[in-house]
Amino acid sequence: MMAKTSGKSGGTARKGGPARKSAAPAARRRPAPSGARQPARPAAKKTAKRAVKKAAKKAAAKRRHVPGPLEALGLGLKGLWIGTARSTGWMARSVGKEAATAREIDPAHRRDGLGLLLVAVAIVLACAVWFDVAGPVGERLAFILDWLLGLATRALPVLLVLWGLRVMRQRPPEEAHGRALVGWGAIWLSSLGLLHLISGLPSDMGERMAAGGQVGWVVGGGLAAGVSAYVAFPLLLLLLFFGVLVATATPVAEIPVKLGRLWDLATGRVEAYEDEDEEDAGDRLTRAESREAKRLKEEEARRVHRPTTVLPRLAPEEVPELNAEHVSARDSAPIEAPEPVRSPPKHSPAPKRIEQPTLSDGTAPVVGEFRLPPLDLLPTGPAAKKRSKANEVVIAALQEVFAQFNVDAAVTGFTRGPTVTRYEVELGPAVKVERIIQLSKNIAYAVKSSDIRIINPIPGKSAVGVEIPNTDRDDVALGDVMRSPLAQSDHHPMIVGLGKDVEGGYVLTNLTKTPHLLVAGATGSGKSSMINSLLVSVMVRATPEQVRLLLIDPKRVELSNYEGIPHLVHPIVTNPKKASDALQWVVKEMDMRYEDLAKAGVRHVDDFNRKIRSGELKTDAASGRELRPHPYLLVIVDELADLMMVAARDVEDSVVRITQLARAAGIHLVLATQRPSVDVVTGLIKANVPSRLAFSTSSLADSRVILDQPGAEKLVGRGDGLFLPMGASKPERIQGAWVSDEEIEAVVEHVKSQMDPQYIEEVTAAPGSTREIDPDIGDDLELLIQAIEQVVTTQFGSTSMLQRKLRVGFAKAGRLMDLMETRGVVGPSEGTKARDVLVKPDELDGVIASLQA
Ligand SMILES: Nc1ncnc2c1ncn2[C@@H]1O[C@H](COP(=O)(O)OP(=O)(O)OP(=O)(O)O)[C@@H](O)[C@H]1O
Repeated sequence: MMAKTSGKSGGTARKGGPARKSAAPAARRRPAPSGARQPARPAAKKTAKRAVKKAAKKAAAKRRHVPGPLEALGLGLKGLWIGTARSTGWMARSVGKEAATAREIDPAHRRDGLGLLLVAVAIVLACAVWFDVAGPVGERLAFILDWLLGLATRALPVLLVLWGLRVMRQRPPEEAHGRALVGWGAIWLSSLGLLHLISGLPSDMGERMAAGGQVGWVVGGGLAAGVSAYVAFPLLLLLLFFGVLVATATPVAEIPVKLGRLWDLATGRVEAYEDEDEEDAGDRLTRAESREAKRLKEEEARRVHRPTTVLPRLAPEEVPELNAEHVSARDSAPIEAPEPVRSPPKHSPAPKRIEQPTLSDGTAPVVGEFRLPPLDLLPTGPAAKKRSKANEVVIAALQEVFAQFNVDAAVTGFTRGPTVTRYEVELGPAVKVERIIQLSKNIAYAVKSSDIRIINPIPGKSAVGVEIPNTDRDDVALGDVMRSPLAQSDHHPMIVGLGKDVEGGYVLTNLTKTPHLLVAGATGSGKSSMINSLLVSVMVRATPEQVRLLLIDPKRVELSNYEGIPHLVHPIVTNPKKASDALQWVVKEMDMRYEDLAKAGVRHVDDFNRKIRSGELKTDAASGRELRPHPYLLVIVDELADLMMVAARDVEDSVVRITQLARAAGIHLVLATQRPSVDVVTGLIKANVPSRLAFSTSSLADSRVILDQPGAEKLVGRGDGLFLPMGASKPERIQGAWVSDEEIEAVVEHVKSQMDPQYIEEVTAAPGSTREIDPDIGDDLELLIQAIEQVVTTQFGSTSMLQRKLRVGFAKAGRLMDLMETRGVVGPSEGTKARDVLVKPDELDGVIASLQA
């Protein structure tokens, strides 16, 4: 039976069912002897498979289970719930996506939207509470507001419109929200409470609606119930005062300053505050507030308004110290377009009367009265912008970069110059300045300009300066520079207008203090414009008796406008060879002036002139020559490279000699070049020309040649320059003044119409050309010079070559060769061999000059 059952169960077990249960435990319970173990494993596997199949069948049966009605309802509800949840989720996600897209809308549009919404609400409210024409919705709204706020509801439309306009005008900064909430909250609560008190603590609902509403009742009534109306009234007034202070971001200490400013604005003494939103300033610059409040007080005490545009609520800053060495005239206020004025540096006194100077040849170039050109020949330029939309955009970009890179730094103000704006960045505690420098490329990327400069620190301030070119730059008119009060108050004839600095202050320099200036920059960078500004400055300030000019223009076109002006000592020199002669004449002039100074026992031409004017000196005792004051001599070379190509050694020698000694003799050089390479601006020239004015250069190397430091390669051209006056360690960024061709023409006409120039022929006469020619040369000077040129340039001392090249006979060629031998150009004859050439090509000019001498 057992066997049968077992056999049966064994048969059933194959089909599954309960038999599997017994089979598996049987296998576990009675482990087979080791020999029988192997067959037992497949049996266990089969059993496990069967169990899995059974479970799967059970699950399938469960799925096929038909629910009852209640169960179906539950299931339906569950499905509905899940469906709703899913679709709600989907909708929320879609709305979220849309909202995210909305957030991507330009913040300005979002602000406009919000502002317009506020205006729209104001219109509805005005119709409801003022005119009662807003329909049932408006009526209901007006009722609720009256109930809540009472009489104050009448003011709501106006406040909403003002709020809307403000939102549209500029982005309310995040920090301002809390302040506005507290400030305006206090104003409203106190006002409503006061209304309730003033209306006699009404108990009737209708009366309250005509007073401070329910809110007024709670605040005013509550307070009066607690401390009596007599105490409640001043308390509420205090709360109102506090609210106004908070809403307008005015600490009590600043009230006198703000009132003073209001007074200034009201009386028209200051225009500069007009574009500064005091309130916003506080919003944006909360970190700088306390410091700025202090500055405000200091500024009030000084009553000096600086030219800087500051971000709202940034107070005017310290007026920077001027470099008394080079800037003898520099300020920030043109006569017609008043701007804040800097304290004037010391300057030279105005000459009491016009000198009657003379050059070394003894000519008295000017007779009679000479009227300087009126300054209105130089028109006023467009008014400088103090701030513009472009500045706002850059500030936002900078803040964004700091936020993105988690740098605790903030733009706390800016000073807008004509070409660039210097943004002041203050760092949080323990933030390294290097972080800002490291970010310079990201800043450049964010503001879309590669020409940014980081200045650390801004002189006199604990702030890093980031100079970023303005996308909306202003030109600087020379007329404005020359009309500035300081230019007007200093009558020195050698003061010239350079332009404007980054703070918008005018920059002028006295060329006698420079005392020699190198102007360099790539083509189109603004050198010629600067030379024009210098020349026009001289023409409008100095008579030919005070300043004489020697203009060297190898490019022939740059200075041609000035041909024929009475200040010139010679027609504009365009031939590079003659230019070299002219420089040698300057050396000679300088030597003769030195002799005069020595004889007069003075060390500077100004002292010499003073003695002559005072009658202390009249004639040169040795020669009996009548002495006259020496005018300043300004030598301008517009393209030094062209001169250096022709006669590098001579030019360099002359320049070095002039620059070393000429200051005391009243002779000053301005050398301009578009090739500031070391072969043009040699070490010797650099060492002797101490002031530099660099315009945009094409490479860092060029910048180093001019300024001995990088910077000029980051300039943006069109007159954007770096001025490094003698003795200064850091160059100052300026925008060069611009003077148009018409203005130049007008000034030139004015001076030309009064006087003809009195030229000095000697200037370009080769030194000594007036002297006797050596008798052995006789009429062959021309030919000899040609022969020397041939031999030296080819470095080949052959007589037959001379015969061929100069088309002369054998005898003449031999004679020329002998003449050359006696003057050390070639060595002695060595039979049929060519002679040694003893002169190098770069010595050629000197040899020819000595021959002529
Ligand atoms: N100070 C300035 N203000 C406004 N624009 C300027 C100024 N300086 C130069 N520019 C503009 O740049 C142009 C080139 O200037 P400029 O002729 O002075 O350059 P440059 O350096 O002398 O060039 P080059 O060496 O080729 O003569 C001018 O025609 C003018 O449009």
